[in-house]
Amino acid sequence: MEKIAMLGGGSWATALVKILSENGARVDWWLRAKDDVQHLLRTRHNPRYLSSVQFDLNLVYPATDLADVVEEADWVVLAVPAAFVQPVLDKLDRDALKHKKVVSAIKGMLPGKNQLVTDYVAERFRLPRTQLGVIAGPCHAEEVALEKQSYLTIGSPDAALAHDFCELLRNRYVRAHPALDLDGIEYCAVMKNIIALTGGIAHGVGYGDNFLAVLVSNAVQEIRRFLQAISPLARDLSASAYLGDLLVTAYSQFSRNRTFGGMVGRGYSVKSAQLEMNMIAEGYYAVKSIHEINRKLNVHMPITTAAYRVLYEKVSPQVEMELLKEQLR
Ligand SMILES: NC(=O)C1=CN([C@@H]2O[C@H](COP(=O)(O)OP(=O)(O)OC[C@H]3O[C@@H](n4cnc5c(N)ncnc54)[C@H](O)[C@@H]3O)[C@@H](O)[C@H]2O)C=CC1
Ligand SMILES: O=C(CO)COP(=O)(O)O
Repeated sequence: MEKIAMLGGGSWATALVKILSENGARVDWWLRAKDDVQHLLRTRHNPRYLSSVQFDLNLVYPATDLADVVEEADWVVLAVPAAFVQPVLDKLDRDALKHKKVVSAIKGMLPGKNQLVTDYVAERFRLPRTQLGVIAGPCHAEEVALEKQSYLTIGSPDAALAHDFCELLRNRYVRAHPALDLDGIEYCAVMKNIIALTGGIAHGVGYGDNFLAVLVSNAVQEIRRFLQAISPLARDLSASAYLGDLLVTAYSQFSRNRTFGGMVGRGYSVKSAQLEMNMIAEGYYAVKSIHEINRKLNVHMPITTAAYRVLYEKVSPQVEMELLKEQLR
């Protein structure tokens, strides 16, 4: 039996525990809050996220001791928001992940460091990239809870790792495919949040579907330019790990980033929009990271720049969308 350590108590971790455990894997599940672990052990439900999902406690072992959770695992899946990766993983010994395969389900970068999660893990735990992977693709946790047909892509430079993790995920409603482009997939997962957030701002200000379609088309070009500058490779951005994820995040009712942007567009301050949502919109932090990385690369990125100016320079969303509309084709 495969042994998986899941790190994170949010919606995506909860959805992944459902998929993996229902396929017969043992999942040691690290959650921060003792109360949530107690609740899970008592009722078999996560009290905070996807609380309709019931877990089989013969396969799912919720706990708060991180080192214990990781110790016996073959696979470690990271599913805390990017801002908490460093504080959480720094609690582990540098050799704790030595012989393990580490898969990041996170669609964000380490704020402050402006580093991809897999780059940070490789550096901190001295792991070769062939021990690393990412879970990508258009897939909202809420639809996993409802068992709606979904597609995931596992990116890793090690084809066998990607293939094996796909096997752990595949079920009646989840299809999973391997891919080799770890960096491109991870960067794209970060950037699509920025685009969805900006789409939300535009919608909040009063722009409609016509504008959003143009914004998303221009976003594909913006993402392509950035990826070519930071990680040049012939890649097909129309694949679902890239374009599919951009589309679902820009259009879905479940998108945290789109919802957050919508609130900002309607006049909420960043703080009040964050407080109103019980969930994390990674795009807010990603805007700053990508904008700062791009100071060196100098790629033409009008959408990211517009989002940066609204979120970090307090330019009015109306004014910024007026400027952005002149730059889209
Ligand atoms: N929700 C989804 O459908 C999907 C989410 N993701 C990604 O998964 C990652 C996790 O996001 P979600 O599960 O959506 O989170 P969420 O927004 O549902 O929940 C917030 C999470 O943050 C955790 N948290 C809050 N303060 C913390 C702290 N100080 N230390 C550690 N954890 C803390 C909470 O325990 C909870 O797990 C993100 O990078 C997100 O982009 C990726 C694909 C789908
Ligand atoms: O990445 C996601 C779906 O594929 C989740 O996006 P949101 O964080 O905007 O909800």
